[in-house]
Amino acid sequence: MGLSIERLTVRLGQRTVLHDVAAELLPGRVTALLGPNGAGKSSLLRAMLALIPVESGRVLLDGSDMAALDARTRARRLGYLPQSAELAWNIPARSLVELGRAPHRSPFAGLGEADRAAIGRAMALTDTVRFAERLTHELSGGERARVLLARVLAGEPDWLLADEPLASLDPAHQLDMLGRLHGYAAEGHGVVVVLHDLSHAARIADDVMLLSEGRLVAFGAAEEVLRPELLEQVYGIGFERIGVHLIPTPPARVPHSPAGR
Ligand SMILES: Nc1ncnc2c1ncn2[C@@H]1O[C@H](COP(=O)(O)OP(=O)(O)OP(=O)(O)O)[C@@H](O)[C@H]1O
Repeated sequence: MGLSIERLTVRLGQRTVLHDVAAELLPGRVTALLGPNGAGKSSLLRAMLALIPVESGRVLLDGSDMAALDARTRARRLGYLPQSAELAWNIPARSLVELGRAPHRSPFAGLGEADRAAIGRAMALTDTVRFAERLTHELSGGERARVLLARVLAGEPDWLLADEPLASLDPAHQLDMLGRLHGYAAEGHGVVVVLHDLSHAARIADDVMLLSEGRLVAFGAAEEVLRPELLEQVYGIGFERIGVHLIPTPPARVPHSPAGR
C-alpha cells in the first residue's frame, strides 16, 4: 500500500527527463525529493499526478494505476501544490480555499457542513484566517503561498505533493510550513515535498529521493541519503554536517562590489 513508482521513464519534447525511476512511498512519512536544478523533481511530481504522460512505467496508488483513475478520484486522493501557481482570479482568500473542496461536491451544490469544517481547519492550520476576506491579488507572495496550501489541505487529500512550498516564505513561516507538512504526515497522510535546502530536508524528511539528471541516485531513510559524500557527488560542492544542518563548504559568499564601481 502507498504510492509505488514503477520504472518510470518520461520524455518531454526531445528530452528524456526521467529514466527508469522506481520507489515505494509510504503514508505517515515525509518523503523529500531533492536534486539540483533540472534534475527532474517537478517532472516526477507531475508524472506521479498523471499530469504529464509517461513513456513507460506506472504509478500505483494503493495498488491502482493512477493513470486509470478518474480525474475526480485522483484529485480527492492526491493534493498538489505546484511550484508557482498563477492566480487568474482576484477573489477573496476564503473563496480560493473553498475551491479546494471541488473534488468532494457537485459543481452547483453549496458548501455542506463537512466542507465548512474542512475549510476552517485548513485556514486555521495555515494561519490564513486573518486575511480570509482579502483579495488574492492583494496578498504578499508568502501570504498567497499559505492560502494556496490551505486550498489543497481543504480537500483533505490522502497524499500531499508539494513543489518547493517554502520558496516565498520568510524564515519563521518556512519553519512553520515544515512543521505543518510534518504534522500532516504524522496524522497518517503521505507527504512528498520538493526542497532545495538540505537542512530543511534533514529536519523533516523520513525518506529522501535524490535525483540527478533524471536518474534516482539514492532512495532511502534520510540519515542514509543525506551524507556529505553522496551530496557532493550530486551537487558538485562539499557539505559539512553541523547538527541537523548541512552547510555547503566552503561557505558560499557572494563577492560584494559596491554600487557604482
Ligand atoms: N515542457 C518541457 N519540454 C522539454 N523539456 C522540459 C520541459 N519541462 C521541463 N523540461 C526539462 O526537463 C528537465 C527536468 O525539469 P524539472 O522542472 O522536472 O526539474 P527540477 O528538478 O524540478 O528543476 P528545478 O530545481 O530547477 O525546479 C530539465 O532539463 C528541463 O529543462
